[in-house]
Amino acid sequence: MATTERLDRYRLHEHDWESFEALREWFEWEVPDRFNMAAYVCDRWAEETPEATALFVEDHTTAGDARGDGSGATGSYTFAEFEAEASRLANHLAASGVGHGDRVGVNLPQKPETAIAHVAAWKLGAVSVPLSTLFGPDGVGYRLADADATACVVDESNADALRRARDEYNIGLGTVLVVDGAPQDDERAYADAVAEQDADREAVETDAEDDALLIYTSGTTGDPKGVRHVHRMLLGHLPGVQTNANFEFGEGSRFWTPAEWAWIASLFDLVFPALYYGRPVLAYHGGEFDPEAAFDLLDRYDITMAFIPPTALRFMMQVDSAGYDVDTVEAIGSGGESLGESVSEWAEATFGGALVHEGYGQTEANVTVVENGELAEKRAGSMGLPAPGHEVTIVDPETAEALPPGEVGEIAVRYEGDPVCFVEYWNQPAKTDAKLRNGWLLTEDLARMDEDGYVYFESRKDDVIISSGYRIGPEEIEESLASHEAVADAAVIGVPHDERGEVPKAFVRLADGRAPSEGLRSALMDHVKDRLATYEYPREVEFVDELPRTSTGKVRRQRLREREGIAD
Ligand SMILES: Nc1ncnc2c1ncn2[C@@H]1O[C@H](COP(=O)(O)OP(=O)(O)OP(=O)(O)O)[C@@H](O)[C@H]1O
Repeated sequence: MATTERLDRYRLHEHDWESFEALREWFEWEVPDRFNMAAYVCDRWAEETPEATALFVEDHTTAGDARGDGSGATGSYTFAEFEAEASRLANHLAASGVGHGDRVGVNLPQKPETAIAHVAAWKLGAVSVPLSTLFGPDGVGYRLADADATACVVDESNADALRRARDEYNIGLGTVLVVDGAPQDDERAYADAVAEQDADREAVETDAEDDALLIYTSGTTGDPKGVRHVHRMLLGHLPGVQTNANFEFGEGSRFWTPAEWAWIASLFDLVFPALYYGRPVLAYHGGEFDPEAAFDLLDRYDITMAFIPPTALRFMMQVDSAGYDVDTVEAIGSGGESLGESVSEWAEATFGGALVHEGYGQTEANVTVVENGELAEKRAGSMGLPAPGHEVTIVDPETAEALPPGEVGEIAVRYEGDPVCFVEYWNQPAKTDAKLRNGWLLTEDLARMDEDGYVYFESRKDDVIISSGYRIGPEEIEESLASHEAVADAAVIGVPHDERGEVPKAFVRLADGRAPSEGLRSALMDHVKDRLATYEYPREVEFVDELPRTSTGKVRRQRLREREGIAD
């Protein structure tokens, strides 16, 4: 097996931490020359704790029911079973010609095969390419063609989209395996393909700098970019994830996220860190996000740590949770967009005693700013402090020079020696050059930092609204609107205005049972005016049935600008 050293610096849960500062001072990176993620999240546990559970599985879709008794299929995989299945798939892929550095698409929902497919690719030294099942033919086609993938594992729910993508895009896929569905043409059924293989294949020795993951940005601001990550990136996540999760990775811990296993935050803030520590993760496949089901799962599986994005928490706020016992939940991590005080307060009250922590990151450099309410006070409006091991500062967006505390500028991460940072954008050297300047990875997000290092998110560089010379972040207005009882969801953009240059315009989805009216429109404007600066209230409010969001739940303000005819 590829060597697996103990790497003590990442076992943060074995310590009693007194302060965030002490932890930050103590922590230093420990990246071995040879490091293969598959050896650490799978193979080692198959040897050390083969009977421990790696995955709990619950599937409520048609495919799940077909395997079960009509009430959905449930089951689990021990680490020994997880490893055996990953070995079988790796053997099939190897027999089909997949080798070191080749790209393997993973277009699956939350199913055991998703984690298995990533691990199988890494065992071979190949590169996994996570793909959302919400992508249609263009989403899948664009990414697989761009990645020049040689194989893809797809779920029956997305097999048709992949078929159309193969017709319409120039994708040289030699191998397509269909999970839980009928294969067509040159495709094969996943189950048949793995059944005929040996359950024995060790992870190859890889360099920590070898490619492991080609993951696409959410595409919130334009065409998604392929982000090249190498094996060390998992280690780069661990201190931030551990801190955010309040070190809840000890024995008895159980993990779940409702976020699709195609996004960096679900895969590397939860799934693979949990498996790195030999702890089980729930793979729940139930179709669209259902807030009641979320409470039910937290209750039935005695989940101790969950990563729940703000959008999902906002949906959970709308249901009555009184009948669910969620006392096992010790920590909730959230992020990907601003969490907001009202959601955070609600979550802390609902999950009595649980710590709710916002984290900040992006596909290129994830979990670099974190909260930990036990080690450092939370500060209103802040996402927390630079995570252990990461140097984060605010720079002038023009010069990439550091700015003094209190000034708004661009969040920057020192990338040299930081294992969480990406290598480059795939086939986009000009974009990489613009992203890495003066030793800093520029996040394209605006924020300020106080004297003590707390980071306060303002907005994405592209979303900032300039009204009468004031710079306004849409998130603050959205948060203010969301705190009104009639509002379920809100998004804000800047629209042109003769005198002021731009003014904020809000798109509002009302809570169930509330109807649009002129009275409500002005009540919402007054609500924001009361709470924020007068120049910040939305001069226009449009009621909508739905807001455009990415597959990761982020609001696509660019789409709203397009609708208004003001996109760049
Ligand atoms: N806690 C947070 N608060 C506010 N925004 C956040 C937070 N965490 C992440 N974000 C936002 O999400 C972004 C990272 O998202 P991701 O890497 O998934 O792709 P994207 O930036 O949405 O896509 P694209 O680059 O294609 O537009 C961050 O740069 C930031 O704008």
